[in-house]
Amino acid sequence: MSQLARLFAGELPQLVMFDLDGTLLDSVPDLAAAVDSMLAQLGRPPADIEQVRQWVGNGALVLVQRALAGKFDYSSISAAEAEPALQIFLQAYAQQSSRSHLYPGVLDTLTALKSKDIKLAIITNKPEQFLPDLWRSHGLTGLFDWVVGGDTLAKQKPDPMGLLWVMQQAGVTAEQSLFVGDSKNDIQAAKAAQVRCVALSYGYNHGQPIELEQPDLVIDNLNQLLQ
Ligand SMILES: O=C(O)COP(=O)(O)O
Ligand SMILES: [Mg+2]
Repeated sequence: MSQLARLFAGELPQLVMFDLDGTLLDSVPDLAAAVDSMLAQLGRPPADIEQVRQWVGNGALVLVQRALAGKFDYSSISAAEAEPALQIFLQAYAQQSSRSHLYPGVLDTLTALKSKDIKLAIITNKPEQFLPDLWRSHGLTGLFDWVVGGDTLAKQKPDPMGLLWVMQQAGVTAEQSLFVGDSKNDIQAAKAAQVRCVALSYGYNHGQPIELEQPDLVIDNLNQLLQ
């Protein structure tokens, strides 16, 4: 029995929802390049890519606030104060894409799930505007039945709103659904929606082991789901 079937007591879920950054796509090199471009335009020194890896996960605005604060705790930088820098960052990120890549096992697993008639969705905190280009660059066009970006609905993860919205669109229950992510924001959103959750160990969880959030399963490669 596959890990996935084991999680669902011998059946398969009807809907699998995925996080994007750090789960399917290693996007930190491009995000860090855009952060550095923004900082340079503001006359500031570059950020360390390892720091940026820890800052990713709460969407573009918080990433920019953390970069301006130079640390994880961004309480010293208001959203209004960060707004001009956010616009610079968004423009810079739109020009980066060459350094991001899908993690091993991603495309095969998504295709295999799709071939089993399982509905697929993305719920990311990344702004929606970047998604169509990413699908095109990485061969993901047409794979997802629903896509929710960080600015698609009123609230982003760790709020469960995106998961609840997709389940409603799909006409499935939480019991028939799975969420796959890499950070505490994902696990907390899944738990709040009462959806089972699988975590990838390699992603961006603000520098902490994802086991601390107690997901239902931790895997090192997406293809372990179907093994
Ligand atoms: O853009 C982010 O901060 C993270 O995006 P994610 O929700 O796909 O991990
Ligand atoms: Mg993520």
